[in-house]
Amino acid sequence: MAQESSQVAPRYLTGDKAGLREFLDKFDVFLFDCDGLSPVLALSAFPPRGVLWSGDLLFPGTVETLELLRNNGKQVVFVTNNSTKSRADYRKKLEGLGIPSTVEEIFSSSYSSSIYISRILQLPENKRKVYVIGETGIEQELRSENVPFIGGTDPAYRRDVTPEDYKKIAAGDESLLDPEVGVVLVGLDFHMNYLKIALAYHYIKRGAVFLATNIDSTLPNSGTLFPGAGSMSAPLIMMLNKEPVALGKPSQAMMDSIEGKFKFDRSRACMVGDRANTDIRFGLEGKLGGTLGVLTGVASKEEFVSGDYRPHAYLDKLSDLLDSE
Ligand SMILES: O=C(O)[C@H](O)[C@H](O)COP(=O)(O)O
Ligand SMILES: [Mg+2]
Repeated sequence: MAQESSQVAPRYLTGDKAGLREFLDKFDVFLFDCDGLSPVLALSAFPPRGVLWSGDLLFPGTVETLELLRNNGKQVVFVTNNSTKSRADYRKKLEGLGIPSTVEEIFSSSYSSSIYISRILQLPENKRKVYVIGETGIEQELRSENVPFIGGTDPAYRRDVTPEDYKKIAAGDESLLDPEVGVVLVGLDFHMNYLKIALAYHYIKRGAVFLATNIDSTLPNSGTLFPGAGSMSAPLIMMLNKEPVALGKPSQAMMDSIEGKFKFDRSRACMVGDRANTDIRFGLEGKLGGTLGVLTGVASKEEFVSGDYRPHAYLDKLSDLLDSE
């Protein structure tokens, strides 16, 4: 909600050594958004987008900035809405980019959704299966919580709808509609199709809980935007006239689990991100002491300065924090 936003103009900290120092001193914990996907042409016509990296391109100064924070005793947590990866995948990615991290420091929307399903939802014994729209990250995290699932990357769902399918779905045929499905979980799916939407719709109509890993409308890639996870649940929202419970930023269910795990003082924590309506909103509605926007990602300066979700401060790029030294 816009009224949750900081109505004060955010402080521009690039090049402001004293301001940077003062800002950093206020916090013990930094929650970092990370992503930005493959900048195929990043160095030419399309600028890379992200916070720490864009695709396989690590932004200069990222490692040093994280090191600076750690050397000053700050706890670092990586919080990503990208459900296509698991925490283990993310750790590998961070390691590959030269960023030291542990799986424990990573919070992904795939993980957040899995713990919500296994530890919060009270599903009847015969309705414990999850129908997944999404990629391997979700599957890995569901497995780690021992949650049974169908769909996901199963090639059987990557096909056109046949005339028989319509009849079988209408008749509730168990070869297409598994009676044990009690949850539909929708994340970013690079193989989205009509069959997957139809099955998800019918599971929810039959009583399954409607969940989304996250509701980002778009996904940054190659310096521009592509359909995001929210665009996967959009057709279902339209069909059902019903919103899913979303488990990624800005959902406070995710903030509560992060706080539960790291036991931090919210007033001494700062969310760093590039998107106003997920990252910054997440920090504002979570009543964190600070939010820091970076201009290397989705949001423009105008959005940070006068949009609905304004960070407390913003920088041209993350590594500007190095000027605090
Ligand atoms: O559509 C999506 O899933 C998101 O755009 C994307 O994955 C965001 O990831 P984040 O910036 O939170 O790391
Ligand atoms: Mg981002």
